Formats: sequence, structure tokens, C-alpha cells
Amino acid sequence: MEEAPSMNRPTLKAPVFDEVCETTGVTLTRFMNEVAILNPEIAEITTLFGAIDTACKAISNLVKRSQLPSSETLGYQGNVNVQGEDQKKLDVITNDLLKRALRFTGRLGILASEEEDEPVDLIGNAVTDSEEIVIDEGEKYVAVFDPLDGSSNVDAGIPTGTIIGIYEHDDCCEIDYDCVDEEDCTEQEAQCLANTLQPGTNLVASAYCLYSSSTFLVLTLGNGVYVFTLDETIGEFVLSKPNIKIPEDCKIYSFNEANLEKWDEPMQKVVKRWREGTGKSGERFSSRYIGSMVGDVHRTLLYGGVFGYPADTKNTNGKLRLLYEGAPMSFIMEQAGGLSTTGKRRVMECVPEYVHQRIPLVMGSKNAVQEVIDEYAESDSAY
Ligand SMILES: O=P(O)(O)OC[C@H]1O[C@](O)(COP(=O)(O)O)[C@@H](O)[C@@H]1O
Repeated sequence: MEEAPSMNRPTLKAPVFDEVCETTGVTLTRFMNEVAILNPEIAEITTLFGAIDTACKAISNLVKRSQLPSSETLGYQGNVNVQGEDQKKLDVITNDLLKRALRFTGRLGILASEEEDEPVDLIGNAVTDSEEIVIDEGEKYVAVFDPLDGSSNVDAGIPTGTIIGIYEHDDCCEIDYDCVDEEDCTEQEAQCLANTLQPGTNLVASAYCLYSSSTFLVLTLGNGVYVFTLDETIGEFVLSKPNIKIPEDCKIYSFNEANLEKWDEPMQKVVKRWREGTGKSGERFSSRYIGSMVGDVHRTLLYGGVFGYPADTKNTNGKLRLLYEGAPMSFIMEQAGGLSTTGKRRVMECVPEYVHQRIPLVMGSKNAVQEVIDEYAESDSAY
């Protein structure tokens, strides 16, 4: 897999709110307005976050109401998505909801989603059936998203989430002519693909929304990680934790341990040492695993720990998707001071070869993830 050089992007100026007196009244809208004032060059992104704000509130409501007897959103849609997964009704509904919210900002050139077979080119197809979408001349972006991560858990009321990554759209990005020749795709389609298959180092923003005891929207614009909590009384996301940092040390790991024996050796060795308390920290780790990436990553960010879905003899590339799960969550983890690796590579530097590509993933507290990286470096593991 190709590795991408790091992008030298100017660091954004982040609005500063001190912990105690200022945060109580800082809504996401106000936060984004302050970001736009401090960084006029990315003012357009704040419009996208307006759409994300609305869509996540609507999804939060849908998820909460989905358990009610009157709800028609439980169960399966009857279709199978491009990855062979049975689509839940909520997968389809939340996908449509987010697609529409983002499209009508007029700022989006392309979107790619777990529930869409191919990237959707909004520039090439500006007119869709009855709804004409006007794409502004201004800055355009590419959005990649997993509309309802962990949806297999939704019927049991287990936390689920939405994951979003935002890239700049480059009208004159280099296209892969092989794709044009061999796969008979048009130049426009090749350009659409090239704009979609960008490495995490190109991300300009990423966010996840966790639908759980509360609804949390966690985001980075490349200068720290900010946690907003939905205040249902005013219907606004309110800044609850500015500029969070993940603890460098930890004693919690979060993996589907049922796969442990199928993992490759370095991963097995490290987790067995953590279980016995014979790892670098000498701490005996405890295990926590929800089986919903957004829930497991949110806990890991706040309490410290290591979350991952390593490669194994069944899922030789792991289970999680690089473009709309791995990279956006790695951007947030790194911005909070953590690390994210495949074991051998920094996830953010991996260039996706196709939209639904899977990648082995281990992310979390710096010193523990470094232990995994060191173990892979020592081993000449095939993975
Ligand atoms: O059930 P497993 O194999 O442990 O996999 C759980 C992982 O799969 C996922 O549910 C995959 O996500 P999707 O629901 O978006 O396909 C992750 O949220 C979670 O971390």
C-alpha cells in the first residue's frame, strides 16, 4: 500500500475558551463562527458543519425513537450493500439524511459512504431528478462517511455513531489514466475517484457523533479535539470538553478477543503481556469492548486505552474501512495526542486504493500503541 507524505498545512487558529467560565454557553454554531473569523480561509467548512450539526441531531432522534413500537425504522431494509452486509433500515435512512444535508450546502463536490457502492460525483451530476443542486463557485469539499457505525447493535439499544471525514476537492487533481483505459471509466469518473481516494494526511476536518446516554459530537479541524454534548432542552450541541488530550499511559484494551488466536504473533504477544501485567508499563490491563467503533474510541479518548481491529487469518486486512472509519478516527486520535497504526504503518499515511478498502487498525494511548509498533518492528511478521 502506497504511503503519502505529510501535508504541510498552516495550523489553524482555534478559538480559546477557558474550561470553567466560558464553555457553558458555547454552541457548535458559535464555535464554528469563531473559527471562521479566526481562519477566513476555511470559512466554507463551517457551512458543512452546519449540515453535520442538523443531520446528527436528526439521526440522534431517529436512533432514540427506533425502539418505540410505532417506529418503522427497526430491522433490515432487504438490500445488501457493496460489502455484502445486510443493510439495516436505519443504515439507508441515515445515509440519505446525511447525503441530503451535505449536498444542500452547495459546498460538496463528491461524497463517499459505507452505504454507497461508488463515490457520488455532485459536480458531474449537478442535476438529480427533480432537485437541482447548485454547486457554488467557492471552495468545494469531499465528504466520506459511515452514516451509522455499529448499526448491527442498534436494535439492542447499544451505542452507535456517525463518522465523517472532510477533504478539499481538487478540480485539477491528477487522474489515474489506467483507470480510464482499463476500466473504461470516464475521465470525470477517474477524477471523482482520485478526489475521493485521498490519504488521511489530506483531511481538513473529521468528526464523529456518538448516540448513547447522551449525544456527543467530537471534532477536529487540525488544531485539537473538541467535544460537544447535545443539550436537548435547547436543541444545540454545547462545547463540554475543549481541546481534549488522551492519557499517554493506560490500562484498558478494547479488541474482539474472540479473534485473538487468529491474530498475527506480534499482536497476540502484546495483548497477552497486557493481560498478565508484563508489558512495558507493568500494569495489568482490563478489557472493555462494546463492538461499536465510535463507542469504543470515545471511551478510549476520554479514559485512555487501546482500541483496534487487527488483521487475522479470517479478516486478513482487518474489518474496519480505511477511508470513512480508519482515517477520520485516526485524525481525531492523533490530534488528541494518541497514535494510530496498522502495526507497520501510520494509518493517516495509507493511500486508499479503493473506496471500501479495509485496514488493520490499532489506536489509542501513545505509550501502549508504541509498544505494538515496536513489537511489529522487532518481528518480521508477514502482515
Ligand atoms: O463484531 P466485530 O467483528 O467485533 O466487529 C465490530 C466492529 O464492526 C463495526 O460494527 C463495523 O461497523 P459497521 O456497523 O459500520 O459496519 C464497528 O463499529 C465495530 O468496531
